[in-house]
Amino acid sequence: MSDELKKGLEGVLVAESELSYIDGDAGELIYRGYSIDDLARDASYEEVLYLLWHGHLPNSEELAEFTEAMSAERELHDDVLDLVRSLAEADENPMAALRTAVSSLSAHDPDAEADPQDREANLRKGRRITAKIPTIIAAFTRIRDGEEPVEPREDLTHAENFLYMLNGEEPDEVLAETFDMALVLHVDHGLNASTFSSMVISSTLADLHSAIPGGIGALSGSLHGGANQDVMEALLELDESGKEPVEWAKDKLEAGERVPGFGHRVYNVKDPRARILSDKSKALGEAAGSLKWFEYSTSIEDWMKDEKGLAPNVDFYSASTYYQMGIPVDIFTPIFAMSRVGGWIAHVLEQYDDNRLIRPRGRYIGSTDEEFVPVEER
Ligand SMILES: CC(=O)SCCNC(=O)CCNC(=O)[C@H](O)C(C)(C)COP(=O)(O)OP(=O)(O)OC[C@H]1O[C@@H](n2cnc3c(N)ncnc32)[C@H](O)[C@@H]1OP(=O)(O)O
Ligand SMILES: O=C([O-])CC(=O)C(=O)O
Repeated sequence: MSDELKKGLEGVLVAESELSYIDGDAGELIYRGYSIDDLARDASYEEVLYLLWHGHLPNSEELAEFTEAMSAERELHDDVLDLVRSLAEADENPMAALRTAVSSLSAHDPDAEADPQDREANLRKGRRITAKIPTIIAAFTRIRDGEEPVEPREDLTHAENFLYMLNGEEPDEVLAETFDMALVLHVDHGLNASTFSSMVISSTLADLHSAIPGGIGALSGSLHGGANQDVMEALLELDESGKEPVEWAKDKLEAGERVPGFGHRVYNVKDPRARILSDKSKALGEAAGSLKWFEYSTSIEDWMKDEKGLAPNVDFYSASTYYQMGIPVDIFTPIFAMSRVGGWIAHVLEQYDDNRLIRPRGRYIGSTDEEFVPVEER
């Protein structure tokens, strides 16, 4: 047994996976052998989900069957919608609302009592959870904003249907394609903290409905998925301050703060997803006739590289991409969860297939020889 302490489990190998490969020095990300560049350009979110969950890219028939089965699961049970309504009316934090609503889905899932390791039941549960998350987020956002939820439609893609439910109108082609691509880019990323959290939960043979809310909770933190909201809030703060981007970033570091959207545990170069999303952010700015957000971002990127040797991660450019698509800033992280749920499910399936309880150890550094004194004598 090694006594070497690996704080934050950095570099510790704990599992084998066929799902995603990351080359942190080359800035490369691969899902089951396919480059993220090819998938982002040519595959839909539904195709990539199928790839992750079933091990191969679907043919047209398989994709049609999968898409149909998943889109039929979009509607929420009245009890879940009532819960979402009460959370929105209480102005709950959107990630907390999502975590609570997803947890409640087990109450109406016909496979809720299945053996936690039953693969077919897990695929059905996974489809239901993945299909319902967009409905939860859109309904929550609309109710909170004083509007009525929009019923899901089965004839739209996962990406189109979400934007339709959020905005009450069908998205144009550019919006739908950009959003679908963002979903593809966020779906999996090795043993990131939220995926690992889901794996730890499932390793106890707890069920999928326990593992997914755990993933949502872990993703919400500012060091992980929560950073995409922080990035946009920082860009808005910069805009309001009237400062130059470099001056703003300098002030931030001098105040001992981190610049959200920079740094990564695995990448030593620019995150390949940030590379693709920065092109999208630029294209959206050009279409809208203002490159303000893109230019703020690139100025900070150049300076952070020279000054700190830090490169942007996925959250840095998803922020301005979503903002320019008209998506409310505080649902950026729920949207990350909407995509990443596919990766959590895929890793949980792998975990169940070759399970061993995940249980590391900590080095005890407290005392061992205290004399107990009864409470009335202390
Ligand atoms: C989808 C995702 O989860 S991507 C990550 C999203 N999170 C963020 O963008 C938040 C900002 N980034 C960070 O906090 C970190 O880079 C993390 C959490 C992503 C990675 O953390 P770790 O691998 O543990 O690196 P660690 O926190 O040890 O940082 C290493 C050094 O870089 C510095 N650093 C890392 N990120 C930043 C940053 N964004 N701004 C300023 N300095 C930073 C740290 O201060 C530290 O410097 P030091 O050694 O002089 O103290
Ligand atoms: O891999 C990580 O640690 C964080 C990340 O980029 C992700 O989860 O997408």
